[in-house]
Amino acid sequence: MIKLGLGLYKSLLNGRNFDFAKQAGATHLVVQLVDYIKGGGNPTLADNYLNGWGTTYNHGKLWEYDDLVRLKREVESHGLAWEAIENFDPSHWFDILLDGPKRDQQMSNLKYMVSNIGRAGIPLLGYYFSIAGVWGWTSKVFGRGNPMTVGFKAEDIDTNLPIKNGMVWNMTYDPDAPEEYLPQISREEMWDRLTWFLHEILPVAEASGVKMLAHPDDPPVSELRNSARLFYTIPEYEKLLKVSDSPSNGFEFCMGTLQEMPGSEVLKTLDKYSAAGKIGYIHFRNVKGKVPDYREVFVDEGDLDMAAAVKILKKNDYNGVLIPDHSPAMSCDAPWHASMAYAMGYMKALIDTV
Ligand SMILES: O=C(O)[C@@H](O)[C@@H](O)[C@H](O)[C@H](O)CO
Repeated sequence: MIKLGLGLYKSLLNGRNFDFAKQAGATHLVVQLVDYIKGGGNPTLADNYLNGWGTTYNHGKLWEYDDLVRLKREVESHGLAWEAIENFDPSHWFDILLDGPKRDQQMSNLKYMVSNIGRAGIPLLGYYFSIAGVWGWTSKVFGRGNPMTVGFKAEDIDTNLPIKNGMVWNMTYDPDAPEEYLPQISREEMWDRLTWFLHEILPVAEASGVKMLAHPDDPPVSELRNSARLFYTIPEYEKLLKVSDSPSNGFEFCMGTLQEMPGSEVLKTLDKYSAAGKIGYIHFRNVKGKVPDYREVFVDEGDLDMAAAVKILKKNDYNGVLIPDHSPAMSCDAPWHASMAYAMGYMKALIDTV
């Protein structure tokens, strides 16, 4: 059975939002434990692409079993199941991404956290293996009813802007790093780093009953800020499965990001990998346009046929979770909540009736 979920940012993890999720029809949560933009509820509304998503202060603060279980019990006390964690904190793995001196120590910390996640009974862990991270969006009024929404237009920004030392994954992990920039990072180097990471983490994930799910590049461009990106087309994304055939190696299937890729056939890909059991959970969102010029829109307003997607998932007996991920901000006092509730109502109706 297809399951409806909601993704919650760290700053939104409280009983009120758990009830909100349940009211909007969710049975499952995808939880982000990274402190994006301090105090802000929704990183998608960052209005200046030059600003990163903030500074992480979680060095050495690993995800402990007791803390995970405490949060899980709270989630469950609101009638929800904790399906997935989305994203590692950059402070936990910056030298794995950057191939730096703390790489091996950070890898043993990730293994420790993955085994805690498994022990706590959280089955899925989404990660995004990227140097520049989610970067390059601009906010604009666009679409039905003039909402503020994000998108990417290559000519609006300087895609070669170098990344400062002490930053990776669009967050600062070392505010005191010397004022220099990261060197160019090639595609071969990125694949080597990802391959090493997967060969290290997957055996632990398998033994712990956790699936590791890779998010595609957002925005899906081949290079950004002097670093190559791994998953910027569907054939490149599919190469993930060639690295390892472990049952713990799979996709965090972001329909929006895949739709943004030039020439992509998202529904065909969804069919293939939902049938193969390789999709852990789905970012069920929609866009208009493709790289080099696209914009995120309401779930029923974009280029992708979302009803056809649900039909495919039903045909393949998909039993994973769909979350809205992002949605344009609705004009009211609670723009994020309204936009999520709208998307989830639409999604629930599709799931119930298709
Ligand atoms: O939830 C969000 O707003 C974003 O952070 C994600 O969609 C992001 O693209 C993925 O988590 C990958 O990091």
